[in-house]
Amino acid sequence: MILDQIVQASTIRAEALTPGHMSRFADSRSMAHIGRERFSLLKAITGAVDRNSIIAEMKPASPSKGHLRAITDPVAVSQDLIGGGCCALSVITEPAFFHGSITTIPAIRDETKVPILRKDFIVDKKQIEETRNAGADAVLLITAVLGDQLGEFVDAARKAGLEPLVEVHDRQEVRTALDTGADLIGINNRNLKNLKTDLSTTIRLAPMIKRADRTVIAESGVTWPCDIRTLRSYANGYLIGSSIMAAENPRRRLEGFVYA
Ligand SMILES: O=C(O)c1ccccc1NCC(=O)[C@H](O)[C@H](O)COP(=O)(O)O
Repeated sequence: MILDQIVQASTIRAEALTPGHMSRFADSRSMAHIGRERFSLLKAITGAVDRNSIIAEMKPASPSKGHLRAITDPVAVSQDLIGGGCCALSVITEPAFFHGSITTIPAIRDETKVPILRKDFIVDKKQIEETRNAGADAVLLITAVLGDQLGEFVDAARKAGLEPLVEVHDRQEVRTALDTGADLIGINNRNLKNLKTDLSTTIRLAPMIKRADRTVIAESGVTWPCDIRTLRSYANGYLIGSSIMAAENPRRRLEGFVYA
């Protein structure tokens, strides 16, 4: 299964992380994030009044779609997306399967006045420290990857000053996520076993999360503005990568979602 391969590669990279690696952003301008203004993903999602809350994902490639967009100038791409009205940016940092890089976060940090979510396959607490040092505001934690360790990772993220976005795909994972006390829960519409997306996943699982008074992000498979209209009464925000990245004009595609 592809998820096993991605997690295995992530584990090998995490094992190789040394204190030197984790503080390697110390010389960059972006280390100015220590003591800088923090940007809250939860506030960004729930605070939008005149538009839909879109987390726009910088995603160069993926196992399901292959090449999406070469991100040679990350600052230009991030500024274009912010100009398009996203409330936050998601940066895929996984290198082997998604062609991402952790260095994208410090590269865009100083110019970015919206929350930055680090999107990767976190398996080791050293990666939490690395995420904070890179200058992210939030980190994705995947229930299917962390299982029983999820609560510990939620606590570690918060202790590091990061907001955890906990990803779920079925009812059991929703229960596990709710037990951790996480405020932000992302429903992944993509089945990580076969990579197929189905927006009805959000429709099925969102009521459980809303009943517990938590904030719902619909993740994956949101392709057209009509998808936002379908999910509007279920989700508080939407995480969109492929559709924006593959568009000829990413900013215009994003605006279609923001104002749908
Ligand atoms: O995108 C993939 O092909 C993928 C494959 C295996 C594990 C995870 C995968 N995607 C990670 C994501 O969560 C998405 O990047 C994110 O939700 C945005 O999805 P989309 O808008 O469909 O690109």
